[in-house]
Amino acid sequence: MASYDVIVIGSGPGGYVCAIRAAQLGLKTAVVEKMKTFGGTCLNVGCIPSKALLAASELFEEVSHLDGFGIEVGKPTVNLEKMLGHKSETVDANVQGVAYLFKKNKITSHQGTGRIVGKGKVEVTDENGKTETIEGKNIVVATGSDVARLPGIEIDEERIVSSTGALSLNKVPKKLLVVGAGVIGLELGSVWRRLGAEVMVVEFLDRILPGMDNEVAKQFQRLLQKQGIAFKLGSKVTGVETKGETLKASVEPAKGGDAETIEADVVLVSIGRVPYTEGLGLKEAGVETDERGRVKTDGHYRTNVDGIWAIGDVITGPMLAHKAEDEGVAVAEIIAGQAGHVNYDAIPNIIYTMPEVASIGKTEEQLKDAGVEYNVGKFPFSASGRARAMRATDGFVKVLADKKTDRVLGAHIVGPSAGELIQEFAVLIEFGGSAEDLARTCHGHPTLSEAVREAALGVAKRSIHI
Ligand SMILES: Cc1cc2nc3c(=O)[nH]c(=O)nc-3n(C[C@H](O)[C@H](O)[C@H](O)COP(=O)(O)OP(=O)(O)OC[C@H]3O[C@@H](n4cnc5c(N)ncnc54)[C@H](O)[C@@H]3O)c2cc1C
Ligand SMILES: NC(=O)c1ccc[n+]([C@@H]2O[C@H](COP(=O)([O-])OP(=O)(O)OC[C@H]3O[C@@H](n4cnc5c(N)ncnc54)[C@H](O)[C@@H]3O)[C@@H](O)[C@H]2O)c1
Repeated sequence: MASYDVIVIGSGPGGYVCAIRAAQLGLKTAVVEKMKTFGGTCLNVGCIPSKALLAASELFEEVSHLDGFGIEVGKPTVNLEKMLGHKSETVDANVQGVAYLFKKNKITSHQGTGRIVGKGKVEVTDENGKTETIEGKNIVVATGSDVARLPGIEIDEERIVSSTGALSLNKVPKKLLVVGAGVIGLELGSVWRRLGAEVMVVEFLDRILPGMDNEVAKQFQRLLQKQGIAFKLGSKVTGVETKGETLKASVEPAKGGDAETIEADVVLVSIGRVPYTEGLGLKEAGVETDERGRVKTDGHYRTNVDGIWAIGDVITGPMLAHKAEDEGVAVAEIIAGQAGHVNYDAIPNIIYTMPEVASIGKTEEQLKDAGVEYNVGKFPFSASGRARAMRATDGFVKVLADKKTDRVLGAHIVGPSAGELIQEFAVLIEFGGSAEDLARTCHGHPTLSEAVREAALGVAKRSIHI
Protein backbone atom coordinates (compact mmCIF):
# COMPACT_ATOMS: atom_id res chain seq x y z
CA MET A 1 0.00 0.00 0.00
CA ALA A 2 1.38 3.43 -1.00
CA SER A 3 2.13 5.43 2.13
CA TYR A 4 2.48 9.21 2.53
CA ASP A 5 3.01 11.91 5.13
CA VAL A 6 0.14 13.92 3.65
CA ILE A 7 -2.81 12.91 1.43
CA VAL A 8 -4.73 15.87 0.06
CA ILE A 9 -8.26 15.13 -1.21
CA GLY A 10 -9.12 17.68 -3.91
CA SER A 11 -6.80 19.62 -6.21
CA GLY A 12 -8.50 23.05 -6.22
CA PRO A 13 -6.60 26.16 -5.11
CA GLY A 14 -6.71 24.91 -1.50
CA GLY A 15 -5.60 21.36 -2.25
CA TYR A 16 -2.95 21.94 -4.92
CA VAL A 17 -1.27 24.78 -3.03
CA CYS A 18 -1.32 22.70 0.17
CA ALA A 19 0.32 19.79 -1.67
CA ILE A 20 3.05 21.99 -3.16
CA ARG A 21 3.85 23.65 0.20
CA ALA A 22 3.87 20.25 1.97
CA ALA A 23 6.28 18.88 -0.66
CA GLN A 24 8.50 21.98 -0.32
CA LEU A 25 8.68 21.25 3.41
CA GLY A 26 9.96 17.73 2.69
CA LEU A 27 6.72 15.83 3.33
CA LYS A 28 5.90 12.88 1.07
CA THR A 29 2.67 14.06 -0.52
CA ALA A 30 -0.17 12.66 -2.63
CA VAL A 31 -3.21 14.32 -4.17
CA VAL A 32 -6.50 12.54 -4.89
CA GLU A 33 -8.65 14.20 -7.56
CA LYS A 34 -11.83 12.88 -9.12
CA MET A 35 -11.86 15.25 -12.12
CA LYS A 36 -9.76 14.51 -15.21
CA THR A 37 -7.77 17.71 -14.70
CA PHE A 38 -6.29 19.42 -11.65
CA GLY A 39 -7.24 22.88 -10.39
CA GLY A 40 -10.74 22.29 -9.00
CA THR A 41 -13.67 24.63 -9.47
CA CYS A 42 -11.49 27.71 -9.79
CA LEU A 43 -9.33 26.64 -12.71
CA ASN A 44 -11.83 24.45 -14.56
CA VAL A 45 -15.26 26.08 -14.15
CA GLY A 46 -14.77 29.13 -11.94
CA CYS A 47 -12.27 31.97 -11.60
CA ILE A 48 -10.22 31.28 -14.72
CA PRO A 49 -12.86 30.60 -17.43
CA SER A 50 -15.04 33.42 -16.09
CA LYS A 51 -12.15 35.87 -16.24
CA ALA A 52 -11.33 34.72 -19.80
CA LEU A 53 -14.91 35.54 -20.88
CA LEU A 54 -14.97 38.77 -18.85
CA ALA A 55 -11.75 39.92 -20.55
CA ALA A 56 -13.00 39.02 -24.04
CA SER A 57 -16.47 40.54 -23.61
CA GLU A 58 -14.99 43.68 -22.05
CA LEU A 59 -12.80 44.20 -25.11
CA PHE A 60 -15.82 43.67 -27.36
CA GLU A 61 -17.71 46.39 -25.47
CA GLU A 62 -14.71 48.75 -25.39
CA VAL A 63 -14.22 48.46 -29.13
CA SER A 64 -17.74 49.78 -29.62
CA HIS A 65 -16.91 52.87 -27.55
CA LEU A 66 -13.61 54.03 -28.98
CA ASP A 67 -14.90 57.08 -30.83
CA GLY A 68 -14.33 59.22 -27.72
CA PHE A 69 -10.61 58.51 -28.17
CA GLY A 70 -10.82 59.50 -31.82
CA ILE A 71 -10.68 55.91 -33.03
CA GLU A 72 -13.27 54.94 -35.56
CA VAL A 73 -13.86 51.25 -36.20
CA GLY A 74 -16.66 49.41 -37.91
CA LYS A 75 -19.32 47.64 -35.88
CA PRO A 76 -17.60 44.66 -34.20
CA THR A 77 -19.19 41.22 -34.27
CA VAL A 78 -18.83 38.28 -31.91
CA ASN A 79 -17.51 34.91 -32.98
CA LEU A 80 -18.73 33.04 -29.92
CA GLU A 81 -17.09 29.76 -30.88
CA LYS A 82 -13.68 31.47 -31.02
CA MET A 83 -14.35 33.33 -27.79
CA LEU A 84 -15.18 30.06 -26.05
CA GLY A 85 -12.00 28.67 -27.63
CA HIS A 86 -10.02 31.44 -25.93
CA LYS A 87 -11.66 30.41 -22.64
CA SER A 88 -10.77 26.73 -23.14
CA GLU A 89 -7.15 27.55 -24.09
CA THR A 90 -6.82 29.63 -20.93
CA VAL A 91 -8.22 26.82 -18.78
CA ASP A 92 -5.99 24.19 -20.44
CA ALA A 93 -2.83 26.24 -19.90
CA ASN A 94 -3.68 26.70 -16.22
CA VAL A 95 -4.61 23.08 -15.44
CA GLN A 96 -1.51 21.85 -17.25
CA GLY A 97 0.49 24.31 -15.18
CA VAL A 98 -0.70 22.56 -12.01
CA ALA A 99 0.19 19.12 -13.46
CA TYR A 100 3.70 20.48 -14.19
CA LEU A 101 4.03 21.84 -10.64
CA PHE A 102 3.01 18.46 -9.20
CA LYS A 103 5.74 16.75 -11.24
CA LYS A 104 8.31 19.39 -10.34
CA ASN A 105 7.56 18.95 -6.64
CA LYS A 106 7.42 15.13 -6.83
CA ILE A 107 3.79 14.98 -5.73
CA THR A 108 2.02 11.71 -6.55
CA SER A 109 -1.46 12.02 -8.00
CA HIS A 110 -4.20 9.41 -7.68
CA GLN A 111 -7.09 9.95 -10.08
CA GLY A 112 -10.46 8.98 -8.64
CA THR A 113 -12.90 9.72 -5.86
CA GLY A 114 -11.39 9.63 -2.40
CA ARG A 115 -13.16 8.19 0.60
CA ILE A 116 -11.82 8.03 4.12
CA VAL A 117 -12.12 4.38 5.17
CA GLY A 118 -10.30 4.21 8.48
CA LYS A 119 -7.55 5.91 10.44
CA GLY A 120 -5.10 7.32 7.89
CA LYS A 121 -6.65 5.35 5.04
CA VAL A 122 -8.16 6.73 1.83
CA GLU A 123 -9.83 4.52 -0.74
CA VAL A 124 -9.61 5.87 -4.29
CA THR A 125 -12.20 4.70 -6.83
CA ASP A 126 -11.44 5.52 -10.46
CA GLU A 127 -14.02 6.12 -13.20
CA ASN A 128 -14.07 2.39 -14.06
CA GLY A 129 -14.89 1.47 -10.48
CA LYS A 130 -11.39 0.14 -9.75
CA THR A 131 -10.31 0.83 -6.17
CA GLU A 132 -6.97 1.33 -4.47
CA THR A 133 -6.31 2.16 -0.82
CA ILE A 134 -3.53 4.51 0.17
CA GLU A 135 -2.23 5.42 3.59
CA GLY A 136 -1.28 8.78 5.07
CA LYS A 137 -0.22 10.17 8.47
CA ASN A 138 -2.31 13.25 7.64
CA ILE A 139 -5.38 13.65 5.44
CA VAL A 140 -6.33 17.15 4.26
CA VAL A 141 -9.94 17.51 3.07
CA ALA A 142 -10.01 20.16 0.31
CA THR A 143 -13.12 19.04 -1.55
CA GLY A 144 -14.50 22.53 -2.16
CA SER A 145 -18.10 23.43 -2.90
CA ASP A 146 -20.98 22.82 -5.28
CA VAL A 147 -23.78 24.95 -6.70
CA ALA A 148 -26.70 25.70 -4.34
CA ARG A 149 -29.97 24.66 -5.96
CA LEU A 150 -33.49 26.08 -5.84
CA PRO A 151 -36.13 23.52 -4.82
CA GLY A 152 -38.26 22.48 -7.79
CA ILE A 153 -35.97 24.11 -10.37
CA GLU A 154 -33.83 21.56 -12.12
CA ILE A 155 -30.53 22.72 -13.58
CA ASP A 156 -30.02 21.13 -17.03
CA GLU A 157 -26.92 23.29 -17.84
CA GLU A 158 -28.47 24.22 -21.20
CA ARG A 159 -31.49 26.41 -20.55
CA ILE A 160 -31.54 26.45 -16.76
CA VAL A 161 -27.88 26.79 -15.93
CA SER A 162 -25.49 27.17 -13.03
CA SER A 163 -22.26 29.12 -13.53
CA THR A 164 -20.84 26.02 -15.25
CA GLY A 165 -23.46 26.09 -18.03
CA ALA A 166 -23.33 29.89 -18.21
CA LEU A 167 -19.63 29.63 -19.11
CA SER A 168 -20.41 27.48 -22.15
CA LEU A 169 -23.65 28.74 -23.76
CA ASN A 170 -23.41 28.02 -27.47
CA LYS A 171 -25.35 31.13 -28.44
CA VAL A 172 -25.98 34.52 -26.90
CA PRO A 173 -29.42 34.35 -25.25
CA LYS A 174 -31.90 37.05 -26.22
CA LYS A 175 -33.11 37.23 -22.64
CA LEU A 176 -31.12 36.03 -19.63
CA LEU A 177 -32.78 35.86 -16.23
CA VAL A 178 -30.26 35.78 -13.38
CA VAL A 179 -31.41 34.53 -9.98
CA GLY A 180 -29.22 36.08 -7.26
CA ALA A 181 -27.34 39.40 -7.36
CA GLY A 182 -24.12 37.99 -5.94
CA VAL A 183 -20.70 37.82 -7.55
CA ILE A 184 -21.51 35.08 -10.08
CA GLY A 185 -24.78 36.68 -11.19
CA LEU A 186 -23.18 40.08 -11.74
CA GLU A 187 -19.98 38.82 -13.41
CA LEU A 188 -21.68 36.37 -15.77
CA GLY A 189 -24.70 38.65 -16.24
CA SER A 190 -22.20 41.30 -17.40
CA VAL A 191 -20.52 38.89 -19.83
CA TRP A 192 -23.78 38.01 -21.62
CA ARG A 193 -25.14 41.58 -21.55
CA ARG A 194 -21.97 42.83 -23.22
CA LEU A 195 -22.38 40.16 -25.90
CA GLY A 196 -25.97 41.27 -26.57
CA ALA A 197 -28.34 39.61 -24.09
CA GLU A 198 -31.11 41.49 -22.31
CA VAL A 199 -30.33 40.77 -18.64
CA MET A 200 -32.68 40.91 -15.66
CA VAL A 201 -31.40 40.07 -12.17
CA VAL A 202 -33.86 38.90 -9.50
CA GLU A 203 -32.54 39.23 -5.94
CA PHE A 204 -34.19 38.06 -2.73
CA LEU A 205 -32.83 40.90 -0.58
CA ASP A 206 -33.50 44.59 -1.11
CA ARG A 207 -29.89 45.21 -2.14
CA ILE A 208 -27.25 43.64 -4.35
CA LEU A 209 -24.02 42.04 -3.07
CA PRO A 210 -24.93 41.38 0.55
CA GLY A 211 -21.89 41.78 2.78
CA MET A 212 -20.26 44.44 0.59
CA ASP A 213 -20.11 48.04 1.84
CA ASN A 214 -23.57 49.49 1.25
CA GLU A 215 -22.43 52.72 -0.43
CA VAL A 216 -20.26 50.73 -2.83
CA ALA A 217 -23.08 48.29 -3.65
CA LYS A 218 -25.51 51.18 -4.32
CA GLN A 219 -23.11 53.02 -6.63
CA PHE A 220 -22.25 49.75 -8.41
CA GLN A 221 -25.93 48.94 -8.96
CA ARG A 222 -26.44 52.39 -10.53
CA LEU A 223 -23.50 51.80 -12.88
CA LEU A 224 -24.75 48.34 -13.88
CA GLN A 225 -28.22 49.79 -14.55
CA LYS A 226 -26.62 52.49 -16.73
CA GLN A 227 -24.97 49.66 -18.67
CA GLY A 228 -28.41 48.08 -19.23
CA ILE A 229 -28.81 45.40 -16.55
CA ALA A 230 -32.27 45.48 -14.96
CA PHE A 231 -32.81 44.57 -11.29
CA LYS A 232 -35.80 43.21 -9.45
CA LEU A 233 -34.86 43.38 -5.77
CA GLY A 234 -36.84 41.95 -2.85
CA SER A 235 -38.10 39.17 -5.12
CA LYS A 236 -37.73 35.43 -5.48
CA VAL A 237 -38.10 32.97 -8.34
CA THR A 238 -40.44 30.21 -7.24
CA GLY A 239 -40.59 28.08 -10.37
CA VAL A 240 -39.59 27.90 -14.02
CA GLU A 241 -41.86 26.39 -16.66
CA THR A 242 -39.75 24.71 -19.34
CA LYS A 243 -42.46 23.70 -21.82
CA GLY A 244 -42.14 25.46 -25.17
CA GLU A 245 -39.39 27.61 -26.70
CA THR A 246 -39.34 30.22 -23.97
CA LEU A 247 -38.83 29.65 -20.25
CA LYS A 248 -41.47 31.18 -18.01
CA ALA A 249 -40.24 32.06 -14.52
CA SER A 250 -42.65 32.81 -11.67
CA VAL A 251 -41.35 35.70 -9.63
CA GLU A 252 -42.89 36.70 -6.29
CA PRO A 253 -42.17 39.52 -3.86
CA ALA A 254 -39.90 38.06 -1.12
CA LYS A 255 -42.36 39.26 1.54
CA GLY A 256 -45.28 37.55 -0.22
CA GLY A 257 -47.81 38.84 -2.75
CA ASP A 258 -48.86 38.25 -6.32
CA ALA A 259 -46.58 36.33 -8.65
CA GLU A 260 -45.64 37.65 -12.09
CA THR A 261 -44.22 35.76 -15.05
CA ILE A 262 -40.89 36.74 -16.56
CA GLU A 263 -39.90 35.15 -19.86
CA ALA A 264 -36.33 34.21 -20.70
CA ASP A 265 -34.29 32.00 -23.03
CA VAL A 266 -31.84 31.09 -20.29
CA VAL A 267 -32.13 31.19 -16.49
CA LEU A 268 -28.89 31.37 -14.47
CA VAL A 269 -29.23 30.09 -10.90
CA SER A 270 -26.51 31.84 -8.86
CA ILE A 271 -27.79 31.86 -5.29
CA GLY A 272 -24.58 30.73 -3.63
CA ARG A 273 -22.54 27.57 -3.19
CA VAL A 274 -22.62 24.79 -0.61
CA PRO A 275 -19.74 22.75 0.88
CA TYR A 276 -19.09 19.50 -1.00
CA THR A 277 -18.49 16.37 1.09
CA GLU A 278 -20.59 13.80 -0.75
CA GLY A 279 -19.21 10.25 -0.64
CA LEU A 280 -16.19 11.29 1.41
CA GLY A 281 -17.04 9.05 4.37
CA LEU A 282 -16.81 11.91 6.87
CA LYS A 283 -19.71 10.71 8.99
CA GLU A 284 -18.33 7.18 9.23
CA ALA A 285 -14.93 8.61 10.13
CA GLY A 286 -16.58 10.63 12.93
CA VAL A 287 -15.69 14.05 11.45
CA GLU A 288 -18.11 16.74 12.64
CA THR A 289 -19.82 19.16 10.27
CA ASP A 290 -21.85 22.26 11.16
CA GLU A 291 -25.51 23.09 10.46
CA ARG A 292 -24.58 24.22 6.92
CA GLY A 293 -22.64 21.06 6.12
CA ARG A 294 -19.21 22.71 6.50
CA VAL A 295 -16.43 20.64 8.04
CA LYS A 296 -15.84 21.94 11.57
CA THR A 297 -12.27 22.90 12.46
CA ASP A 298 -10.59 24.37 15.53
CA GLY A 299 -9.51 27.56 13.74
CA HIS A 300 -6.19 25.89 12.84
CA TYR A 301 -7.70 23.52 10.23
CA ARG A 302 -7.78 20.52 12.64
CA THR A 303 -11.05 18.59 12.61
CA ASN A 304 -12.22 16.74 15.72
CA VAL A 305 -10.53 13.56 14.38
CA ASP A 306 -6.79 13.31 14.90
CA GLY A 307 -4.87 13.42 11.60
CA ILE A 308 -7.77 14.81 9.53
CA TRP A 309 -7.58 18.46 8.51
CA ALA A 310 -9.82 20.65 6.29
CA ILE A 311 -9.37 23.86 4.26
CA GLY A 312 -10.99 26.02 1.55
CA ASP A 313 -14.65 26.23 0.51
CA VAL A 314 -15.52 23.14 2.55
CA ILE A 315 -14.89 25.02 5.84
CA THR A 316 -16.16 28.33 7.18
CA GLY A 317 -15.19 31.73 5.71
CA PRO A 318 -15.40 33.44 2.32
CA MET A 319 -15.53 31.06 -0.64
CA LEU A 320 -12.53 32.56 -2.43
CA ALA A 321 -9.62 30.91 -4.20
CA HIS A 322 -6.92 32.99 -2.47
CA LYS A 323 -8.45 32.24 0.95
CA ALA A 324 -8.29 28.51 0.11
CA GLU A 325 -4.68 28.90 -1.13
CA ASP A 326 -3.53 30.67 2.02
CA GLU A 327 -5.20 28.01 4.16
CA GLY A 328 -3.42 25.37 2.05
CA VAL A 329 -0.06 26.94 2.88
CA ALA A 330 -0.97 27.38 6.56
CA VAL A 331 -2.14 23.77 7.10
CA ALA A 332 0.97 22.34 5.38
CA GLU A 333 3.17 24.47 7.64
CA ILE A 334 1.24 23.43 10.76
CA ILE A 335 1.55 19.74 9.77
CA ALA A 336 5.30 20.29 9.31
CA GLY A 337 5.52 21.72 12.83
CA GLN A 338 5.64 25.39 11.82
CA ALA A 339 3.26 28.21 12.83
CA GLY A 340 1.02 28.49 9.75
CA HIS A 341 -1.44 31.39 9.95
CA VAL A 342 -4.04 33.26 7.84
CA ASN A 343 -5.05 36.86 8.60
CA TYR A 344 -8.79 36.86 7.88
CA ASP A 345 -8.91 40.67 8.24
CA ALA A 346 -6.74 41.07 5.16
CA ILE A 347 -8.49 38.97 2.50
CA PRO A 348 -9.46 41.00 -0.57
CA ASN A 349 -12.76 40.41 -2.33
CA ILE A 350 -12.94 41.43 -5.98
CA ILE A 351 -15.68 41.52 -8.61
CA TYR A 352 -14.16 41.54 -12.08
CA THR A 353 -16.77 43.63 -13.87
CA MET A 354 -16.23 47.00 -15.57
CA PRO A 355 -15.67 48.96 -13.44
CA GLU A 356 -14.27 46.49 -10.95
CA VAL A 357 -15.35 46.39 -7.32
CA ALA A 358 -12.86 45.53 -4.59
CA SER A 359 -13.04 45.44 -0.86
CA ILE A 360 -10.90 44.46 2.13
CA GLY A 361 -11.39 44.55 5.90
CA LYS A 362 -14.42 46.06 7.57
CA THR A 363 -17.37 47.81 5.92
CA GLU A 364 -18.91 50.98 7.41
CA GLU A 365 -21.91 48.91 8.50
CA GLN A 366 -19.69 46.42 10.37
CA LEU A 367 -17.82 49.22 12.16
CA LYS A 368 -21.08 50.90 13.17
CA ASP A 369 -22.50 47.59 14.46
CA ALA A 370 -19.32 46.97 16.48
CA GLY A 371 -19.43 50.51 17.91
CA VAL A 372 -15.98 51.33 16.49
CA GLU A 373 -15.38 55.05 15.88
CA TYR A 374 -13.81 55.71 12.50
CA ASN A 375 -12.84 58.40 10.00
CA VAL A 376 -13.64 58.14 6.29
CA GLY A 377 -11.44 59.31 3.40
CA LYS A 378 -12.90 59.27 -0.10
CA PHE A 379 -11.64 60.19 -3.54
CA PRO A 380 -13.57 59.94 -6.82
CA PHE A 381 -11.89 58.73 -10.01
CA SER A 382 -13.48 61.73 -11.77
CA ALA A 383 -10.75 63.82 -10.08
CA SER A 384 -7.91 61.54 -11.26
CA GLY A 385 -5.92 62.75 -14.27
CA ARG A 386 -5.04 59.19 -15.28
CA ALA A 387 -8.66 58.00 -15.05
CA ARG A 388 -9.75 60.96 -17.20
CA ALA A 389 -7.09 60.11 -19.78
CA MET A 390 -8.47 56.58 -19.85
CA ARG A 391 -12.10 57.79 -20.00
CA ALA A 392 -12.74 55.61 -16.92
CA THR A 393 -13.93 58.07 -14.30
CA ASP A 394 -16.80 56.11 -12.69
CA GLY A 395 -16.36 55.18 -9.04
CA PHE A 396 -14.29 56.07 -5.98
CA VAL A 397 -11.84 54.87 -3.34
CA LYS A 398 -13.02 54.84 0.27
CA VAL A 399 -10.75 54.30 3.27
CA LEU A 400 -11.98 53.60 6.80
CA ALA A 401 -9.50 54.29 9.60
CA ASP A 402 -9.78 54.00 13.38
CA LYS A 403 -10.63 57.44 14.81
CA LYS A 404 -8.09 57.21 17.66
CA THR A 405 -5.19 55.27 16.16
CA ASP A 406 -5.63 56.05 12.42
CA ARG A 407 -5.05 52.34 11.71
CA VAL A 408 -6.75 51.33 8.45
CA LEU A 409 -9.63 48.95 9.18
CA GLY A 410 -11.19 48.66 5.73
CA ALA A 411 -11.03 49.90 2.16
CA HIS A 412 -13.60 49.76 -0.64
CA ILE A 413 -13.14 50.65 -4.28
CA VAL A 414 -15.42 50.87 -7.30
CA GLY A 415 -13.45 51.84 -10.35
CA PRO A 416 -10.87 50.97 -12.99
CA SER A 417 -8.36 48.32 -11.83
CA ALA A 418 -9.95 48.24 -8.37
CA GLY A 419 -8.79 44.62 -8.04
CA GLU A 420 -5.15 45.64 -8.42
CA LEU A 421 -5.42 48.83 -6.35
CA ILE A 422 -6.93 47.00 -3.36
CA GLN A 423 -3.66 45.10 -2.93
CA GLU A 424 -2.04 48.31 -1.58
CA PHE A 425 -4.48 48.05 1.30
CA ALA A 426 -3.79 44.31 1.71
CA VAL A 427 -0.12 45.06 2.39
CA LEU A 428 -0.97 48.08 4.56
CA ILE A 429 -3.47 46.15 6.72
CA GLU A 430 -1.11 43.17 7.00
CA PHE A 431 1.56 45.52 8.40
CA GLY A 432 -0.94 47.26 10.71
CA GLY A 433 -0.43 50.52 8.80
CA SER A 434 -2.24 53.82 9.29
CA ALA A 435 -3.95 56.07 6.75
CA GLU A 436 -1.10 58.52 7.31
CA ASP A 437 1.49 55.82 6.40
CA LEU A 438 -0.24 55.45 3.04
CA ALA A 439 -0.82 59.19 2.62
CA ARG A 440 2.91 59.92 3.13
CA THR A 441 4.02 57.27 0.63
CA CYS A 442 5.06 58.79 -2.71
CA HIS A 443 2.88 57.41 -5.53
CA GLY A 444 3.85 57.60 -9.21
CA HIS A 445 2.14 60.22 -11.35
CA PRO A 446 -0.08 59.85 -13.25
CA THR A 447 -1.40 56.54 -11.94
CA LEU A 448 -4.76 55.30 -10.71
CA SER A 449 -3.03 54.53 -7.41
CA GLU A 450 -2.87 58.26 -6.69
CA ALA A 451 -6.60 57.99 -5.98
CA VAL A 452 -5.73 55.49 -3.22
CA ARG A 453 -3.25 57.96 -1.70
CA GLU A 454 -5.71 60.85 -2.03
CA ALA A 455 -8.41 58.83 -0.23
CA ALA A 456 -5.88 58.12 2.55
CA LEU A 457 -5.10 61.86 2.71
CA GLY A 458 -8.86 62.42 2.91
CA VAL A 459 -8.98 60.57 6.25
CA ALA A 460 -7.19 63.61 7.75
CA LYS A 461 -9.23 65.94 5.50
CA ARG A 462 -6.19 67.01 3.54
CA SER A 463 -6.66 65.59 0.05
CA ILE A 464 -4.86 67.82 -2.44
CA HIS A 465 -6.78 67.27 -5.66
CA ILE A 466 -10.35 67.67 -4.48
C1 LIG B 1 -18.04 30.85 -11.72
C2 LIG B 1 -17.13 31.02 -10.54
C3 LIG B 1 -16.20 32.04 -10.56
C4 LIG B 1 -15.34 32.22 -9.49
N1 LIG B 1 -14.44 33.25 -9.54
C5 LIG B 1 -13.61 33.45 -8.50
C6 LIG B 1 -12.65 34.49 -8.55
O1 LIG B 1 -12.55 35.24 -9.52
N2 LIG B 1 -11.83 34.65 -7.48
C7 LIG B 1 -11.93 33.86 -6.37
O2 LIG B 1 -11.16 34.06 -5.43
N3 LIG B 1 -12.82 32.85 -6.30
C8 LIG B 1 -13.66 32.63 -7.33
N4 LIG B 1 -14.55 31.59 -7.29
C9 LIG B 1 -14.57 30.74 -6.09
C10 LIG B 1 -13.42 29.71 -6.15
O3 LIG B 1 -13.56 28.95 -7.32
C11 LIG B 1 -13.44 28.82 -4.92
O4 LIG B 1 -13.42 29.60 -3.75
C12 LIG B 1 -12.23 27.89 -4.91
O5 LIG B 1 -12.20 27.09 -6.07
C13 LIG B 1 -12.22 27.01 -3.66
O6 LIG B 1 -11.11 26.18 -3.70
P1 LIG B 1 -11.10 24.76 -2.98
O7 LIG B 1 -9.73 24.22 -3.20
O8 LIG B 1 -11.60 24.88 -1.60
O9 LIG B 1 -12.17 23.87 -3.76
P2 LIG B 1 -12.45 23.55 -5.32
O10 LIG B 1 -11.77 24.49 -6.22
O11 LIG B 1 -13.91 23.42 -5.41
O12 LIG B 1 -11.74 22.14 -5.50
C14 LIG B 1 -12.20 20.98 -4.90
C15 LIG B 1 -11.73 19.79 -5.70
O13 LIG B 1 -11.97 18.62 -4.96
C16 LIG B 1 -12.38 17.60 -5.85
N5 LIG B 1 -13.10 16.61 -5.05
C17 LIG B 1 -14.25 16.78 -4.35
N6 LIG B 1 -14.57 15.65 -3.69
C18 LIG B 1 -13.60 14.74 -3.99
C19 LIG B 1 -13.37 13.41 -3.61
N7 LIG B 1 -14.16 12.76 -2.75
N8 LIG B 1 -12.29 12.79 -4.13
C20 LIG B 1 -11.46 13.41 -4.98
N9 LIG B 1 -11.62 14.69 -5.37
C21 LIG B 1 -12.67 15.34 -4.87
C22 LIG B 1 -13.23 18.32 -6.87
O14 LIG B 1 -13.33 17.57 -8.06
C23 LIG B 1 -12.43 19.61 -7.04
O15 LIG B 1 -11.48 19.47 -8.05
C24 LIG B 1 -15.41 31.35 -8.37
C25 LIG B 1 -16.32 30.31 -8.35
C26 LIG B 1 -17.17 30.12 -9.43
C27 LIG B 1 -18.14 28.98 -9.41
N1 LIG C 1 -14.81 37.32 -8.23
C1 LIG C 1 -14.92 36.43 -7.26
O1 LIG C 1 -14.19 36.43 -6.29
C2 LIG C 1 -15.96 35.36 -7.36
C3 LIG C 1 -16.62 35.16 -8.55
C4 LIG C 1 -17.61 34.19 -8.59
C5 LIG C 1 -17.90 33.44 -7.47
N2 LIG C 1 -17.23 33.66 -6.34
C6 LIG C 1 -17.58 32.92 -5.11
O2 LIG C 1 -18.54 31.92 -5.41
C7 LIG C 1 -19.54 31.90 -4.40
C8 LIG C 1 -20.90 31.74 -5.00
O3 LIG C 1 -21.28 32.90 -5.76
P1 LIG C 1 -22.80 33.30 -5.93
O4 LIG C 1 -22.85 34.57 -6.70
O5 LIG C 1 -23.56 32.12 -6.40
O6 LIG C 1 -23.25 33.51 -4.44
P2 LIG C 1 -23.33 34.81 -3.51
O7 LIG C 1 -23.47 34.29 -2.14
O8 LIG C 1 -22.24 35.76 -3.83
O9 LIG C 1 -24.69 35.52 -3.96
C9 LIG C 1 -25.92 34.86 -3.97
C10 LIG C 1 -27.03 35.89 -4.03
O10 LIG C 1 -28.24 35.21 -4.26
C11 LIG C 1 -29.24 35.75 -3.40
N3 LIG C 1 -30.27 34.72 -3.21
C12 LIG C 1 -30.21 33.62 -2.41
N4 LIG C 1 -31.34 32.89 -2.56
C13 LIG C 1 -32.11 33.54 -3.48
C14 LIG C 1 -33.38 33.27 -4.07
N5 LIG C 1 -34.09 32.19 -3.76
N6 LIG C 1 -33.86 34.15 -4.99
C15 LIG C 1 -33.14 35.26 -5.33
N7 LIG C 1 -31.94 35.55 -4.80
C16 LIG C 1 -31.43 34.70 -3.90
C17 LIG C 1 -28.47 36.13 -2.14
O11 LIG C 1 -29.18 37.08 -1.36
C18 LIG C 1 -27.19 36.69 -2.75
O12 LIG C 1 -27.30 38.05 -3.07
C19 LIG C 1 -19.42 33.17 -3.61
O13 LIG C 1 -19.18 32.83 -2.28
C20 LIG C 1 -18.26 33.89 -4.16
O14 LIG C 1 -17.34 34.27 -3.16
C21 LIG C 1 -16.27 34.62 -6.25
